[in-house]
Amino acid sequence: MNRSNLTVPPEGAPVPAPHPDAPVGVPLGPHYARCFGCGPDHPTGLHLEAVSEDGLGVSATFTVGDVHQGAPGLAHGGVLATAMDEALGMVVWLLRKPYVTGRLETDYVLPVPVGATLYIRTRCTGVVGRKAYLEAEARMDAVDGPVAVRAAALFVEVPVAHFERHGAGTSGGDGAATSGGAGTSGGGAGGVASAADLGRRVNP
Ligand SMILES: CCCCCCCC(=O)SCCNC(=O)CCNC(=O)[C@H](O)C(C)(C)COP(=O)(O)OP(=O)(O)OC[C@H]1O[C@@H](n2cnc3c(N)ncnc32)[C@H](O)[C@@H]1OP(=O)(O)O
Repeated sequence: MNRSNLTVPPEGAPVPAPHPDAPVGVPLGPHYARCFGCGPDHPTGLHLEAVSEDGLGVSATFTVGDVHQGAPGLAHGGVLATAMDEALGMVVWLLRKPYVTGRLETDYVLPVPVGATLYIRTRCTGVVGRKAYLEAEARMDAVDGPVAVRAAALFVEVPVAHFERHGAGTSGGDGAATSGGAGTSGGGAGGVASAADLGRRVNP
């Protein structure tokens, strides 16, 4: 794909071994029920569903709905970038540390119509200090379908306090109930309703 060197790990950067607690071969479930990317309670969200492949790579699906259009009948490019960001975020969950997207680069290869299902595969290509390098590819309508979107990203590790300091209305008790996650999806990413939940999830 076309990308800057900011999302390419430096030569020799190690790819981490899967975390001993990282789930393998199971659905990850939503990390937050209201998440625009994966939350089942979000009315117009992407409802992306992800599975951990080997503890470091994730496969995910996203079906483009009527509410995701940009041009008539076609997925909005920002929505597609969100789907890639979400799937990449699932990978860093497997590292069991809190990360946020610092940089996201996207190549739009094919127009994606409403009703299409994207089969997204993501993987970590290296970690250096707080920086995790990631790649993703989305294929249309089948795991071996044509490539529709490619992405590369740099995620930056942050303290849990990042979410406490910057998040609004995420202190729990506001109806932001979790669903899915570790308890209901086979030990996946784990649902969170607050920054404190997130801290417990990544560092139980
Ligand atoms: C709970 C899970 C939800 C998952 C949902 C999907 C993921 C998301 O969408 S997260 C939401 C979107 N992202 C954000 O809101 C992040 C907003 N940005 C920030 O908070 C900060 O800029 C942050 C944390 C990325 C970096 O700030 P800070 O902690 O001060 O670190 P900083 O020292 O600037 O950078 C650390 C390293 O990363 C590098 N870096 C940071 N940002 C970038 C960038 N955009 N491009 C390239 N490199 C970068 C820096 O150069 C530095 O490198 P080095 O260590 O070699 O000097």
